[in-house]
Amino acid sequence: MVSNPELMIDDFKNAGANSITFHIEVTEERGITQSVIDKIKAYGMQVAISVKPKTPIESIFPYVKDLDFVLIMTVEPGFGGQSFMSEMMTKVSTLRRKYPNLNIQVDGGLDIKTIEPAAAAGANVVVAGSALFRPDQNPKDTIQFFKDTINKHSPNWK
Ligand SMILES: O=C(CO)[C@H](O)[C@H](O)COP(=O)(O)O
Repeated sequence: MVSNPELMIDDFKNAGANSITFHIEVTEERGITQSVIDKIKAYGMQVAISVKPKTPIESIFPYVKDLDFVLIMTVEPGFGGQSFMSEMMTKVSTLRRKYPNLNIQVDGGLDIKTIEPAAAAGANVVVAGSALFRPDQNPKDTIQFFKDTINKHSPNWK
């Protein structure tokens, strides 16, 4: 998470990034959320907003029409290895009901157990660290399990 994403768009573009996700908490308080979205899009990159656990999901509704995906944090941002916050699934299901075709990403504590409630709530994109870097599991199998679980709940995903 960065505090001033608007200052880094050029650097990321020049470095070859094709998408930028920023936290709404740091732009909304300064009234620059829409202008950050617009600048990222003007550079031809995909754009997403990330929502911290304590931030109401309603805060992003005005911007969803301009986003390529939404990232629901299922831990407090900061580091890997934290426990999945199942109560965040209310946000995911609220978004999924309101936006049936939106890419909804979840990040934090996703593994072969927590993927089930996440996918059932409507998440279709997963950020995972710890679950993939384990000595007792093949990351390919874990990724396939994530995909199968998402497809089980969203068979008609485009
Ligand atoms: O960076 C994070 C939080 O800021 C992520 O949650 C992390 O990259 C994913 O790791 P894990 O699967 O171990 O929860």
